Amino acid sequence: MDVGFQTTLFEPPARATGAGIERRRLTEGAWVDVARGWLPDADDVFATLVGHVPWRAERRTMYDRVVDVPRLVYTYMIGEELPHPALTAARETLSEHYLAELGEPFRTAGCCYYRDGRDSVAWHGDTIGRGSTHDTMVAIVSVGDPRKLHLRPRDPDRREESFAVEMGHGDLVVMGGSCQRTWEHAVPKVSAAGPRISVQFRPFNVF
Ligand SMILES: O=C(O)CCC(=O)C(=O)O
Ligand SMILES: [Fe+2]
Repeated sequence: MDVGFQTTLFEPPARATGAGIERRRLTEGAWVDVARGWLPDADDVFATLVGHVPWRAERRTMYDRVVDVPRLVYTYMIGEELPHPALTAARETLSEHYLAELGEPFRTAGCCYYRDGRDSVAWHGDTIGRGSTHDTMVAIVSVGDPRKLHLRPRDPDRREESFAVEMGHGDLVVMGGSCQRTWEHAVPKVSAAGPRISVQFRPFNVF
């Protein structure tokens, strides 16, 4: 009998854990948690997301014009199956790890595809729904080329506190506390970058 084969066959798939998550506390009750190389099967997750997510070009009405938002998007709503088991497992792990602090599970998964360095997202907080008035969390898993998540206080007089977190292949970055309403974040354009996909897990009624 080939014992090696048997071992591989019955080994459960690698699973992300709460280990290795480090917190940086920001002003006004905001914080950011980071864990490097956190997501198992990141190569496979990236390939699956590129090929299987029904990507949509986002259009947004600004004043009298409809403009293209430079990235592709798709949001898995509550009850929709995620396209890769590592993402389903990641959401469960995050829900368990943060339950005491968040008081509820992560429910939706917003996906963003930054095709190259020209794709980006402008300064904003995720303030549609409850994030505008209550503490909440947005947990981001990144796959593909690294991009930087820039953060700055909403208060223009405190902009010297601004900083950036690199989001590399398989990395986890969680924004928590008051981060969505007292701080803003952005993924600016860069002169050169390969494709990157971001999966943002959010609780009910946070967008
Ligand atoms: O690309 C990211 O990881 C951040 C995306 C983001 O901030 C958003 O979609 O609200
Ligand atoms: Fe955001």
